[in-house]
Amino acid sequence: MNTESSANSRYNQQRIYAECVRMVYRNRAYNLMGVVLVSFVIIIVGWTENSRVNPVILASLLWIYVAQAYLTSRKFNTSSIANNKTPFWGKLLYIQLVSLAILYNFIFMTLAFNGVEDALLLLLIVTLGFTGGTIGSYHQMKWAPHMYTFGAILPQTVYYISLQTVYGTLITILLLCILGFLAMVSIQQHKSWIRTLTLSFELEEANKRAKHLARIDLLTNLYNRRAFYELAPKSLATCRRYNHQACVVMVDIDHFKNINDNFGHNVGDTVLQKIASVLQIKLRESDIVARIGGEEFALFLTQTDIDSAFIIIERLRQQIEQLDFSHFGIKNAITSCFGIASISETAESIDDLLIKADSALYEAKHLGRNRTVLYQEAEPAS
Ligand SMILES: Nc1nc2c(ncn2[C@@H]2O[C@H](COP(=O)(O)OP(=O)(O)OP(=O)(O)O)[C@@H](O)[C@H]2O)c(=O)[nH]1
Repeated sequence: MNTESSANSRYNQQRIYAECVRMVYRNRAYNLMGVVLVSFVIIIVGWTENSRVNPVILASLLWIYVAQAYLTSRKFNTSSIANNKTPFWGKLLYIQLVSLAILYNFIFMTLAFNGVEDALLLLLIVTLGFTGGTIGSYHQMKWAPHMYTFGAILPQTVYYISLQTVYGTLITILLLCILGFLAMVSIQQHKSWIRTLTLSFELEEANKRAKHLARIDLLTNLYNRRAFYELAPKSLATCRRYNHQACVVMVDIDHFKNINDNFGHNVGDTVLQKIASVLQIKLRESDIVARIGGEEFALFLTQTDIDSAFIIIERLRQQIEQLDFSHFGIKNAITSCFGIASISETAESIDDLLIKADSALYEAKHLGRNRTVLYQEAEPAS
């Protein structure tokens, strides 16, 4: 695996983990409603069976749990998941789940030892119900359901084994079997969730790559014609809205056919790449640089008036002329022509501007090549 792909998979793993934690926090609302429900069961059972401990005090322990869980969920939802604190939130959730399970054990065992006969049966029901619930809503995080189960089962197992009765042993075995089965279900659900998530991330990235490739000229890495026609109208509209100047430039390499014919297509390709990189590097990021035909390039220069455009383009033309291709056997300088058209008051389209820039380019060719020509509107006939 090369460095880039291992960095990508690390990035994806972090993204997957962050998404899992996010889903679990989002699902927690249902779990908290269940906790509130159990707290009322505790009050009703405690009262009707004359518990020696005030059941409201026991129920209020669950309300405190719900309040802190609600507040941490709220805090989580308002803090940025991308701030590298995801592992902290994941661990916090594990701690909360173990605490909830132990709290249930504590509350129901307290009731059981204080006159509520059915409290242990209720504890079993709550343990199984909540284990199922955590698998349903928390399986996105591998250990979350197991954390809850572990916290719930440990005190009960210790209690039933300490009874040293057949009943106690049977209950323990049954509990362990059911929870073991639920743990296996949870592992399967977690695996299939991760598979789905991974596939959806891969699909998203493949889509992004495909979109990128559809807009890029593979030889020069510049935008292609399609991308130019997609981006330039947007830039044009922005310039018009803010009353900015802008220019469209057509570029054509002089006698390029001769380079191909005399030195081969591969050399021709390298010349195109070198010229493309001069255009790309020397212009601003906000400008659009595209290869729109074989040896033709189109530029959209934002916030640039025609005089500045002329200076910038002349500099480019000279830099292209100075490129050294002697190691390919090309002795003479490779030159190029530029036609510049500036946006005007009229609502002309990118096509109109390209036609104007192209006619200036044609003029440059006509005047002997290796030059820059500005498009001039024809004088109206008097
Ligand atoms: N190496 C290479 N050549 C290309 C590519 N695309 C187009 N060409 C060549 O570019 C040449 C363009 O030639 P012409 O349109 O006659 O223009 P020119 O020779 O540059 O002459 P002027 O523009 O009049 O100065 C043709 O020979 C095409 O085969 C490409 O991707 N790679």
